[in-house]
Amino acid sequence: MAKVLYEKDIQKEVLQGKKIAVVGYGSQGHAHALNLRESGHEVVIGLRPGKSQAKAEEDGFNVYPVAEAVEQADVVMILLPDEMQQKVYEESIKSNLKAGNALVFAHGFNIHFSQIVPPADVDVFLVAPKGPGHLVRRTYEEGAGVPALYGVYQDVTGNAKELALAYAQGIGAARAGVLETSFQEETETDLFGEQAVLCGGVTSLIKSGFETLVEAGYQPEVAYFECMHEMKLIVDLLYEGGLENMRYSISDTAQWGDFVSGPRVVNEDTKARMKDVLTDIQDGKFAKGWILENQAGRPQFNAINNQENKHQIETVGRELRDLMPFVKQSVKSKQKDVKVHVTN
Ligand SMILES: NC(=O)C1=CN([C@@H]2O[C@H](COP(=O)(O)OP(=O)(O)OC[C@H]3O[C@@H](n4cnc5c(N)ncnc54)[C@H](OP(=O)(O)O)[C@@H]3O)[C@@H](O)[C@H]2O)C=CC1
Ligand SMILES: CC[C@](O)(C(C)=O)C(=O)O
Repeated sequence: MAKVLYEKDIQKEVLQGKKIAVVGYGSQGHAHALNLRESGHEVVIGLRPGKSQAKAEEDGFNVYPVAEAVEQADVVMILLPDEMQQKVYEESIKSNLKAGNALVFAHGFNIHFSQIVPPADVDVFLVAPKGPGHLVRRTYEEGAGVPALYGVYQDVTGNAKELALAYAQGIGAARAGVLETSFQEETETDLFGEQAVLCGGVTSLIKSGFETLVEAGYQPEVAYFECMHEMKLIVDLLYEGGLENMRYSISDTAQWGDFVSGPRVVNEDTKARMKDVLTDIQDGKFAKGWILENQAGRPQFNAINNQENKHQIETVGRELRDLMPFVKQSVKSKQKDVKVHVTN
């Protein structure tokens, strides 16, 4: 079994006395900054003027333009959207890095696909939480954590691995487990997971189930409870105790249906499509498409996002969730903003 590291395996002191600039204060940025500060580290925030700046100031941080935050820091964590990182790096980060600094990422995209080429005299590593930023924060506050991967791309100080581990400890990941990876493995597995399984796979499965029931004449509210709401309850059982735990709690009728009908829906054909998705990630086709989509101002991203927000499962879901005040909304904005990012 791969070696999973926990609090007891990590020298926290290596990060003590180092100033950390967290660049970006979105999903991951706010979680890293708050968790690191509460773990005893010195954190400043690098941002442009705007919504995130106001939030970071409200949370008591000193916020600077990106160049000034980087200039005063020893460790620079880039938590900007992947598609913005190259531009901000070239304009504000590169010339303010000093020899012996650490340049850190939460996802390997820009290094692995050569969008950012770092100078030879800084450490470069990643600490990639395996969970959404809002949960990185929430679990830390609850005394728990989200597991993370760490990987070293460049080690000039001889200390990059220890720094990466101490950073992972600072955000709470060592409470859940920290595992070594490479930039290539993190980038390819993360993109695959979010496309084929966690985000793309699950949303397509849920929508197909909902549409099948509604098209057959069943009430949309019934279809919503069956295919969307109950998904969280079932996934909680999987998270807590694997397939066995979920199957312990469901009826034997459901378990028999799981065995005989599940593989009729998700089967070798599905796996072949998953392999296609993985190939597009591995050979750079997905990355190229995403970079070009951003350079064009995201026409396809925004069109699909608008369509998705109008899907019946969303309109019905909004009404039903309003009637269930106990359903906690961890992400405050109800719909993801339509963003226009032009990156060149
Ligand atoms: N979301 C997640 O849970 C996960 C993300 N990651 C990785 O973490 C990184 C950050 O992603 P995520 O947290 O989702 O990003 P978000 O989109 O949530 O946040 C991005 C932040 O960057 C700021 N920003 C955007 N453009 C600029 C700019 N030009 N100059 C200065 N600040 C800017 C935004 O501020 P403003 O309000 O001004 O727009 C915002 O604070 C990515 O590499 C991603 O792959 C890794 C694991 C999970
Ligand atoms: C599953 C999506 C994710 O990879 C994540 C939260 O880990 C992301 O990049 O947002």
